[in-house]
Amino acid sequence: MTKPVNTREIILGILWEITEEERYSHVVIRETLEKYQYLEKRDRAFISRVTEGTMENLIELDYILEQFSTVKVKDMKPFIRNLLRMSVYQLKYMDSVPDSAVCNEAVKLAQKKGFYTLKNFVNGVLRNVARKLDQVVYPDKEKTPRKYLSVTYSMPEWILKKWLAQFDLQTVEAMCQSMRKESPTCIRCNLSKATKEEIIQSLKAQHITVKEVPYLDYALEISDYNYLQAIDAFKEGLFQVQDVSSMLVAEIADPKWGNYCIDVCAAPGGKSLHLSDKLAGSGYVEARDLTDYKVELMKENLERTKRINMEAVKQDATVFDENSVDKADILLADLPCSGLGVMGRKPDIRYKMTEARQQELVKIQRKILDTVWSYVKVGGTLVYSTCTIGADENQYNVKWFLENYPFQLDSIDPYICEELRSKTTKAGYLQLLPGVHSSDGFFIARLKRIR
Ligand SMILES: C[S@@+](CC[C@H](N)C(=O)[O-])C[C@H]1O[C@@H](n2cnc3c(N)ncnc32)[C@H](O)[C@@H]1O
Repeated sequence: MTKPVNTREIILGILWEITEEERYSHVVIRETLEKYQYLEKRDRAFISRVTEGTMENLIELDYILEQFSTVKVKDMKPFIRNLLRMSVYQLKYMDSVPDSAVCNEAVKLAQKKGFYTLKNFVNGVLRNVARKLDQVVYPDKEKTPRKYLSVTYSMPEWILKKWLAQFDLQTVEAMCQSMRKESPTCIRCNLSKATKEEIIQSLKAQHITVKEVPYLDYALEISDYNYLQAIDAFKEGLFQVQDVSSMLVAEIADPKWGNYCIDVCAAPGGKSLHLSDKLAGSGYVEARDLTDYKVELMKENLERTKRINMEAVKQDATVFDENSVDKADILLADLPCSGLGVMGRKPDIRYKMTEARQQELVKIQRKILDTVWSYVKVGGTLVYSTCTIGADENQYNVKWFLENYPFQLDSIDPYICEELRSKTTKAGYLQLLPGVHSSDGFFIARLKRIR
């Protein structure tokens, strides 16, 4: 007989891996649910909901805890900190769980894990929170807007400080709000393989719900499916999962029949595959990435989509490759970045990224640009993109690049729909903002080599 499991103990295990071992929540949750496949659907749903909810609301939960605890959250033992966080999440957001059960289970778990001396502390804090939750005073939006946004949307203040220096309060709030909503699965039709109508027909035959997506005609949103590998159209390589913002990169690169393309940071291959699809069997796409693992990921995609004009190659973009000089009609530099634009899909990015790490990334981005710029033919195009929001990794990098290398910005208006056109797109770049645009946060600049 299988030993009975304690779902809250499982949740604490997941939270430990995320907060103490720097792992991503979507990965740890997926692995854990795979391990506990035999659990009732209700228990599995409880595990996902409490873990995801605790991570999404971490800053708010800590703010609440600090009002009732004599010990600062950062000074608590990691196990107790996570136990209190997940318990406060249930008290605040889950009416279906009685307060007494939340408190009792937390005390039992503290004891079980050997924190016998802290059981009264856990009990006292949680019973106080349960009694006085509606008396918690939240930061004032007018007087302390940054603190207000940080606690309300659990967004670190360093990120908000940068965003508020660039956008108004309303825009930043819309971004934060949007990042709390579940992001839909967006797919790109491989038009060189099948028409959009054929792909929709195949999806609908499997009772998958399909919706149109703004900005690009061949982008669709899908829902009501179990998993990707069971979808016929996916197995046949007729579509790629890709956000519409990311599709705009190849759209803006606009490859022409026979073009040679190099994607210097390409895995898992979304944009390279898109270029290859647009080239419809002509030209060539060299999709490069750093490790064997990443190259393997691209090869799987290549096999599934049966591409003949694309190859996955291991190549460090910070190491100069003499053979590539003046070779590329199009070079994609979709560089490693802080990922703040995709927090709707990976909520814990906000806690893992720090200002210091972001500055390190800026250095890497510049090092890669400095290494690869000369691979672009004179007259050729370099598309610089990141899935992040903020001037450091985007506009300032473009400005630095233009000051140091023989390139100029090229208007992207001819390649995008009317709805996305603005002063900056005319100048040569686009910053997509979740909550303002119907997409992830993304930055794309089109640069032409002039000598
Ligand atoms: C934003 S992701 C690329 C996403 C990809 N363009 C797509 O559309 O699927 C950045 C990629 O850069 C890769 N990378 C990081 N440092 C690199 C380096 N020095 N050389 C090559 N690739 C690198 C990472 O492995 C990661 O796959």
